[in-house]
Amino acid sequence: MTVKLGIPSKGRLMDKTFDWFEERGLTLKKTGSEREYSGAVEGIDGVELVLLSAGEIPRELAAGRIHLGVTGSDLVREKVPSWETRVMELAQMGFGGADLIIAVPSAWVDVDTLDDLDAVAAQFRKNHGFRLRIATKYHRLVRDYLREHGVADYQLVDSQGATEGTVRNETAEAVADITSTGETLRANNLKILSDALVHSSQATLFKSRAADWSGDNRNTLMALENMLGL
Ligand SMILES: Nc1ncnc2c1ncn2[C@@H]1O[C@H](COP(=O)(O)OP(=O)(O)OP(=O)(O)O)[C@@H](O)[C@H]1O
Ligand SMILES: O=P(O)(O)OC[C@H]1O[C@H](OP(=O)(O)OP(=O)(O)O)[C@H](O)[C@@H]1O
Repeated sequence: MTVKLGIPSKGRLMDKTFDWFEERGLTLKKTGSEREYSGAVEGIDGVELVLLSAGEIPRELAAGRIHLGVTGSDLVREKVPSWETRVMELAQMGFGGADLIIAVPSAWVDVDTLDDLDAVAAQFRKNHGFRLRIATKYHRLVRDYLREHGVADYQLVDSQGATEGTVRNETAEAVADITSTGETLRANNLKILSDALVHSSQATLFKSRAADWSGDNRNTLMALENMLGL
């Protein structure tokens, strides 16, 4: 039996994940050719490396097909219903930081808060005969957040990339997306609502509650937690 550790195979979280483990005495190695998604862990016995896209790691953790996994805290909350019952946060890793926010056109000078958005949304529906559109790929997180804050008169439209462009292209009036430097928002003449920080995300090491932690795997986890100082 081995403990399967899922690590981003590419993208912005991969290199820093390798560095984070290295600093704690564990060397993660991609094996095979550049494009082959297999790997090994040196420094501990009983741990197998599984290379996956950051976006797939939440589902694999929830299903228990991997025991441990590194991905953004936003992706777990978005992709796993009742995520806390399925996975557990073991360590916030201190990189990959980005905020999921709601933004509107900078030209909307009277709209700075969710209350303002709610008022504009009601008026928008009256004027246009359809609900104000918010483009996002974070459907669950945004829907839950807006429900908690009493905003109802809107619709989500799906955007899997270049989300900030939807306002310019007139396929949405507002966006809910990840930002780190804020440059993409500025370049597209959008401003963040002051009380619309939906989630502050960072790379996080998660443990699956559904995976098989019996026998040797339990001991391997204890050894790993020791090495990682958890
Ligand atoms: N501009 C950004 N700055 C910092 N982190 C970001 C930024 N945009 C997204 N992230 C974070 O990076 C993670 C996603 O990483 P990445 O885009 O590499 O993986 P992915 O979703 O699997 O994409 P792909 O499969 O297209 O490579 C998310 O947790 C997200 O919060
Ligand atoms: O605040 P900033 O530093 O400008 O970063 C924000 C941008 O980065 C992410 O996009 P990504 O690069 O993942 O491309 P995407 O549009 O395909 O999602 C995110 O969706 C924003 O568009």
